[in-house]
Amino acid sequence: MADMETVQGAVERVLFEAPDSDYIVFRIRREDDESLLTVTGNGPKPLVGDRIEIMGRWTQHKKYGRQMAASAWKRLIPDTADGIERFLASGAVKGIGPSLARRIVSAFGSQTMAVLEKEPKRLLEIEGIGAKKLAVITESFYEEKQVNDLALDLETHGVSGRYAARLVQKYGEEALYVLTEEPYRMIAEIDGIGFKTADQIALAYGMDPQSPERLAAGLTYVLQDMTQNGHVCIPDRELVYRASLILRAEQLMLRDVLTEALAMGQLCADDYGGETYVYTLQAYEEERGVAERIREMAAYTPPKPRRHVELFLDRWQESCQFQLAEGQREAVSQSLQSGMLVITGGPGTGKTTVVQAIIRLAEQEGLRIVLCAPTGRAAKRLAETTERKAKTIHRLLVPEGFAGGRQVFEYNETKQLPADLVIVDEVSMLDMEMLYHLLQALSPRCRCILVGDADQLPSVGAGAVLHDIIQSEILPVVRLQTIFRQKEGGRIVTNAHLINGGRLPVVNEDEEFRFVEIEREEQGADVICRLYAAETAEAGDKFAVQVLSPMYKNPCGVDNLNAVIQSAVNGPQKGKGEHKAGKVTFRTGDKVMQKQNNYDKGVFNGDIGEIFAVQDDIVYVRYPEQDIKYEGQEIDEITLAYAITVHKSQGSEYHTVIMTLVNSHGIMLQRNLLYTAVTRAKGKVILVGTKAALRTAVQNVRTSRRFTLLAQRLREEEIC
Ligand SMILES: Nc1ncnc2c1ncn2[C@@H]1O[C@H](COP(=O)(O)OP(=O)(O)OP(=O)(O)O)[C@@H](O)[C@H]1O
Repeated sequence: MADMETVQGAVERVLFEAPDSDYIVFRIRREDDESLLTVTGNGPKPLVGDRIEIMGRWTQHKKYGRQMAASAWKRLIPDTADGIERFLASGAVKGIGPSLARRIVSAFGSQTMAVLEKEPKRLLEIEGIGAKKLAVITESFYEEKQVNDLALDLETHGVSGRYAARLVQKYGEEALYVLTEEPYRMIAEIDGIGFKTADQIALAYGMDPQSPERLAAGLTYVLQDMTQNGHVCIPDRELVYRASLILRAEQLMLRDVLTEALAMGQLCADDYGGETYVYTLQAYEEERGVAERIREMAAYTPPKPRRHVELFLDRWQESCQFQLAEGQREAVSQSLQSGMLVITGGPGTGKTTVVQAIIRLAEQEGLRIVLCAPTGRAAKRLAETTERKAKTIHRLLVPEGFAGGRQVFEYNETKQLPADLVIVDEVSMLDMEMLYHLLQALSPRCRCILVGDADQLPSVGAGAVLHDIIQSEILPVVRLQTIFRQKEGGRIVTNAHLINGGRLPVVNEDEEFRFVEIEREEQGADVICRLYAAETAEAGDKFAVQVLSPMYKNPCGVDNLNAVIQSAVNGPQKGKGEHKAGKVTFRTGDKVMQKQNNYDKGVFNGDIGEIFAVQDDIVYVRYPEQDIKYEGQEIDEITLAYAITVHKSQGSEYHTVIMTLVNSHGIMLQRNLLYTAVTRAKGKVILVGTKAALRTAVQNVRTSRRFTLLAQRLREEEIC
C-alpha cells in the first residue's frame, strides 16, 4: 500500500495497554535518526528493549502530534552486543539465562545471532553448554524465529499475531500451509481458536466465502453452538437458515453442502414428523445409545427382594416415627423391582427420606449400592443426607483422558461398574452426554434409580433427559406431592409449590420470604448491595448469602451487581493484592466462581470460593475442598460470584437467596427459573424488583424448547 512506511527502532516504554483487547500504545527510539516515536496498534506486546520493525501509516493526534498507526510489527534480531545480551537474558530462548547470555555474548559479540542461526555448534565452546543443552537452545531459537515470522505474516493479513506461537507449536513448518489451505482444521486442533477466528483467518488468507469447506465448517459451528444452548439436534431448515445468516451464504448452496456432509457421514440426520433433524456424530450416538439402554433397563425385571418389603417399611416407619406417604411407600417397594425407576417431587416432598429407606432395604438385601449425582455439590449433599459415600458421575466412572476429542472413562461398555443398584440424585441437572456414559457403564443386571425435581431448570448441557424420560411413559415414575417440611424453610417450600402451580407467593408475612419493591431498575443494584451486606453480616458468612439474577446484562444483571457489590464490600486498598483480568479486577477477599470444568485441577463449573492471595499474575482461591492456584490465562476460568445467574446456581443450596426480578429481564422472567431460584434457599428468600415482573415470571410457563428426539426414540415412534 502506497502510504505504508516501515520504521525500525528499540522499544523505550509501553504507554497504554487496553484491558479487554490487544490494543497497545508504546514508544520507540528510531534507529535512523534517534528520535522518539509513539506507535499505536493491535498486536503482541513488545518487551522494553526489543528491537522491532513497524509497518504503519502516519497519523496526527490532536494532543500528542505525529504518531504511527501500526498495522503490524515484528521483533527484529538485535544487532548490538548489548541488545543481544538483553534479548538472550530475557528468557526468549530456552536454556539461556542471564549469566549464560553474558558468557555467550562476551565470546561472540555482535556476531552472536549469526552464530546461533548458522553455526550453532560453536556454542559448545562456551562453558556450561554440552550437547544436550545445545539441542534445547537450537530448537528453541529456531521456534522463536518461526513464531516471529509467522506473527508478522498474520499481522500483515490483518490477523492478530498472538496465535503464532500456538500454530507453530502444533504445526511447525506446516503452519503456513494450514493457514492457506486447511484453516478450519484449527477449530478442532488449536485451543482458543473457534469457528469465528478460524473463519476470520481463512478469509484473510484468501478463502472463497462460498467455498464448500467454509460452508461445511459453518454448518458444524451452528450445530455445535445449538448444542451449547441445550439442543441435541436441530431441524435442517433452521440449521441452514441460521448458517446462511452467519456465513452470508445462499441457503441453496448450504443445503448442497449439508447433503454432502450427511452422505459422507460427517453429520447424521433422522426424519420425524415430516421434519429432518441433524445431529453431530457424537450427539447422534449418545441419544440413540441412551434410548437403547433405557429401553433395555425398562424391560428388565430384577429378582424379587428376599425380604417382605411391606414388613421392612413398617419397621422402618417405627424407627423414624412417622408414617410414610403412599407415594413414598410405592417408591420404596418399586425400587428394587424395576430395572429403572424415576422418583420426582418438589422441595420437602420426602425424596431424601425415600432414598434413605431404599438404601437401607438394599443393604439388607446385600446389594452393592452406588450413589452419585451430576455435580460435586449435589454429590456432597447426597453423601451428607445418606451418611454414605457419594461421587460425581464423572469421578465414579474414572476419567482416563480424551480420544478423538471425546472423554474416555475407565468404566464403560466393556468394563462395567461393580454395582447392583445405582441411585442418581439431582437428575434435572443430568445432560445427555453424562447419562450416556453412565448407562454404558451399568451392567445388564444393575438397577438404576433417578431422583430429582422435574420442574427445575433443565441441565446446562444438551438435552432435557429427565423431562423426556417422564414424558415417554416407558418407565415407572413415582411423583411425590405431599409437602412435609414445616419448620425452617417451610414458607419457602410452600411458596415454591405455589409458584410451581402458577400462583403468587405469599410475601412479607414473615422474615423468611420477603419482597422488596423498587421503583426504578437503576435503584436495584444499590438496594441489593445493601441487603447483601446486611445479610452476610448477620450470617457471618459470605457463602451463606447468594445474589441471583436471570441474566448478565442490564442494571440488575449479574455483571453490574458484581461490580457494585465488589466496590462496596471489597474495594481497592493499600496492600491488598489485585489482578486485572479484562474488565474485572480480582482482589484478595473476593468471592469467585469457577466457570468451567477443570478435571486436572479438580475444580468444576459453578464451584464457589474466595481469593486468599494475589501475586502478579497468580490468583489463589480457597474452595471448601482445596486451594487452587490460577496462573496467567487460567485466571479466565474464574469470575466474580457475589451475584451469579440462576442457571449457574442449579444444584446449590444457600441459607439466603436474594433474587432480582425486573421488567427488563424480559423473556427470562420464567416460572421454572423463579422456582429454581427460590428452591436454592433453605432459610430466607428476598425478592427485589417489581410486582409486575414477579407476576410475569409466575405466569410465564414458556420455556425455550430443546430439540431432542429422546422421548420419541424411547416410545419407539417412527423415526427414520
Ligand atoms: N412421610 C413423612 N411424614 C412426615 N415427615 C416426613 C415424611 N417424609 C419426610 N418427612 C420429613 O420432611 C422433611 C423433608 O423431607 P426430605 O428431606 O426427604 O424431602 P426432599 O424432597 O428430599 O427435600 P429437598 O428436595 O428440599 O431436599 C424432612 O424433615 C423429613 O424428615
